[in-house]
Amino acid sequence: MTAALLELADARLTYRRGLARFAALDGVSLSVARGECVGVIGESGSGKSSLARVIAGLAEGATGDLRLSGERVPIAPGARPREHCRRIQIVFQDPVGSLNPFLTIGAIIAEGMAIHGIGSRAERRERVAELLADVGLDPAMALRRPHELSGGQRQRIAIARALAVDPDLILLDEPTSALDLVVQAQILNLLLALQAARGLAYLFISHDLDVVRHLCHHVHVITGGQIVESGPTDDVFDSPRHPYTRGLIAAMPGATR
Ligand SMILES: Nc1ncnc2c1ncn2[C@@H]1O[C@H](COP(=O)(O)OP(=O)(O)OP(=O)(O)O)[C@@H](O)[C@H]1O
Repeated sequence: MTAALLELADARLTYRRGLARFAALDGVSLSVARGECVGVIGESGSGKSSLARVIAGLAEGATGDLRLSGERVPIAPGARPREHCRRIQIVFQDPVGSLNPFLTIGAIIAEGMAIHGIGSRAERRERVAELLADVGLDPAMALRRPHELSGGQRQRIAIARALAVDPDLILLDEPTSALDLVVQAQILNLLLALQAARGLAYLFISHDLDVVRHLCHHVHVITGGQIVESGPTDDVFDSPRHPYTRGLIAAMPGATR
């Protein structure tokens, strides 16, 4: 049997709360196959972003076993080989805070390529123009800075930046929550098109159950830092087994259950 693209086992992350410690992730395990979209749903504070941060190697003090194509990946920030960092990219919810305001769009997109030694300077410039076109933006935008762009355009830049290093998996942490509905739909369609064109895998974290249902093949339901239900998306939405999942689905706008 071939190994899944990503396998995470028994991920734990605690934060200090006064003198006590609080478990943001309490033994989370999941896997993502190549080209698959896996959703993670749960209410605010359930541990979704903590999970993305652990997988991205951004969570100090996290423990667990993480594997990429069967190969062990260090979970601690700073311990991860560059190649593993390249293969797992992350797109955050807030397209303002996640882009360096002092750099041009071209420099933002090219930065990761330079870090990972991809192409010459001229090749990177050319690649930036291609990536901007791939995410539906004018290549001339490379000369502008983040504050000159709309929220949707910024999120397209964050996606282009992730794509620039040719990842296998993109962690999407509420990538459309800060956007209005029309722009949300455009970004989701873009993500779907990119996935089909490049065989990308996504771990899609969202409050928005409709979006998860539309996009994801598998879904995990998380509460209190633990996964309480997992399965093919339609099965989980059509016949939720855990009371927490039932409550979450019943609270969806337009839910009939
Ligand atoms: N840096 C931190 N220090 C202390 N506690 C934290 C920290 N970051 C997150 N937490 C706590 O850990 C828990 C999980 O947070 P997390 O951000 O993973 O939740 P979430 O499901 O992504 O929430 P949201 O949907 O609101 O983004 C929450 O109770 C949160 O208050």
